[in-house]
Amino acid sequence: MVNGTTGEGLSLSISERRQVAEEWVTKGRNKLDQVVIHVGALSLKESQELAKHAAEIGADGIAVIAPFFLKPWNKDVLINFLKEVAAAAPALPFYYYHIPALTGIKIRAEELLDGIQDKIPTFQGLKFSDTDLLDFGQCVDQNQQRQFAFLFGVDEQLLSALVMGATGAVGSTYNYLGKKANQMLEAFEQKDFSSALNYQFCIQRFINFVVKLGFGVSQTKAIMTLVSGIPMGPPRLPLQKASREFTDNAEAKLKSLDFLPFTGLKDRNLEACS
Ligand SMILES: CC(=O)N[C@H](C=O)[C@@H](O)[C@H](O)[C@H](O)CO
Ligand SMILES: CC(=O)C(=O)O
Repeated sequence: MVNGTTGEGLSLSISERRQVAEEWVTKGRNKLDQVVIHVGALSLKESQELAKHAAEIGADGIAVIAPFFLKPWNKDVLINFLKEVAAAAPALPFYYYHIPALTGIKIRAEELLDGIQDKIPTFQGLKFSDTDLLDFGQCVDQNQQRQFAFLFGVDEQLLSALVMGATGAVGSTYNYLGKKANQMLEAFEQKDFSSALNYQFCIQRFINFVVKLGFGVSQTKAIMTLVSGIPMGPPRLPLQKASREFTDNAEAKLKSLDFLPFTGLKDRNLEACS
């Protein structure tokens, strides 16, 4: 999922967003199962332009957050906005990106989904970045007849969402904790719930540690750089670069949890979980 929260999509210019989307689609060909472009914007026109562009370059889908400055105050208005964006790319699967803590739009996803396909025929699913598992569970429960994708976006709680019927996950920490998350998914699939819980706790130990230090998009990028060796570059204002102190602490924690390869700490490592 390109140009969302972690990619600072809303801080990029439209031409930058087009460029990043093109790169992902081109470089991802035959490597990635799906490239979904986030095309949400405050300007409906820009959002439509980006949706059209995503279709032209051969993306697999588009995602949209709620407009967050002049706000839709009820479900119908929000749907009307989303519908106009979706209509600009009528052949592309459409995902609503529900992230109320950042948009301030608290319209419950379960309500939004009620009858949404009548308005948005390309509606394909939801990226759900909220901790309200009642809302999430009801999205799944009320749409069992439809083949929607329910993608969960609170990485530290993914296991609970899997129990509720999540069909996938999209999150920032999978950029560097993907292996642990895959092990958890595998254990869940095998119905080995105690191992799955172990993996989730292990992921939580790391996230809990960095949350206490102050964790956001800048910090995520610093950790991505650290783990992958691929420089993510500094974040753009109003975000500020993560401090050296943060990165050092995060690195030490990753090592103690054995999340970094070749750290040679294995024997004296009490925290690590396998
Ligand atoms: C607000 C935010 O950035 N949410 C991300 C995805 O939506 C998550 O992946 C979190 O970064 C992650 O769950 C850590 O809290
Ligand atoms: C993590 C994610 O989905 C995002 O950055 O938007």
